[in-house]
Amino acid sequence: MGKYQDNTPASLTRPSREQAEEAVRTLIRWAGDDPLREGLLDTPARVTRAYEEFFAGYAQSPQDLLQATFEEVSGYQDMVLLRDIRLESHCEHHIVPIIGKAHVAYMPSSRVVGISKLVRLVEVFAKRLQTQETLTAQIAQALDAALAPRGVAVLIDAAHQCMTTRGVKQPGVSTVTSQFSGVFAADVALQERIWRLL
Ligand SMILES: Nc1nc2c(ncn2[C@@H]2O[C@H](COP(=O)(O)OP(=O)(O)OP(=O)(O)O)[C@@H](O)[C@H]2O)c(=O)[nH]1
Ligand SMILES: [Zn+2]
Repeated sequence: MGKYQDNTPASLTRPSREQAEEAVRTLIRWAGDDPLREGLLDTPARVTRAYEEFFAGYAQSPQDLLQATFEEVSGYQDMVLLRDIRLESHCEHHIVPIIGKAHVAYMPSSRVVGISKLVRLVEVFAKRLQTQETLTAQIAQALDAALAPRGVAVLIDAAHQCMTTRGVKQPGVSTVTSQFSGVFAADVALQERIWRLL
C-alpha cells in the first residue's frame, strides 16, 4: 500500500507537528546554532504555533466570510471605503513579513456586507504565503464574486522585509499595488477620487 492512499502529492500532505518541529531544528542547525541548548529547546514548538497564526488563512474560506449580506441601507449607493487596514503577510519567496496598509472599496449594487468582514477578508488572504500582486487580486476577486457590486478597488501599500533587512536593503521603499474592477476600472475620475481619499 502506498504512503498516500488518496493520491495526494507528498508536497501537499500536511506534516505532523513533530515533523514540523524537526524542520525547525534543522533550520536552527542551518543557522549555526544548537537546537538542544536550553534557550532553544522550546523554540520549535513556539515556531510551529507561530506558523499556525501567521498562516491561519489557509483554513478559512472567503466565501463563508462574505455570506451574510444585507440590503437595508436606505438607498445608499455611493462607495464604501475602508482605509488603513493593517496588513501583515509573508512573502512567498523568503517567508519574511510584508507589513503595510490595505485599502478596500466597493460600489454597492443591491447588497452590502458588514464592514468588519472586509477586514477579515484581507486577513484570510494575508495569512498565507503571498506576493503583493496576488494578495491584491485575490481580495478584489473575492469581493466581486460575493457581492456582485458595481465595482471594487483594492490598494495595498507595504514594506517587504526581504527588501529591507536583506538583499537590496532598502528600508525606505514601499510597494504600492492596486486593482480596480467594474466602474472603478472604467472611470479614471473614480480612481483619482480614491487616491485623493487615501
Ligand atoms: N513581484 C513581487 N516580487 C516580490 C514580492 N515579494 C518579494 N519579491 C521579489 O521576489 C524576487 C525573488 O528573486 P530571486 O532572485 O529569486 O531571489 P533572491 O536572490 O533572494 O533576490 P534578492 O531579493 O534580489 O536578493 C526578489 O526580487 C524579491 O524582491 C512581491 O510581493 N511581488
Ligand atoms: Zn521576499
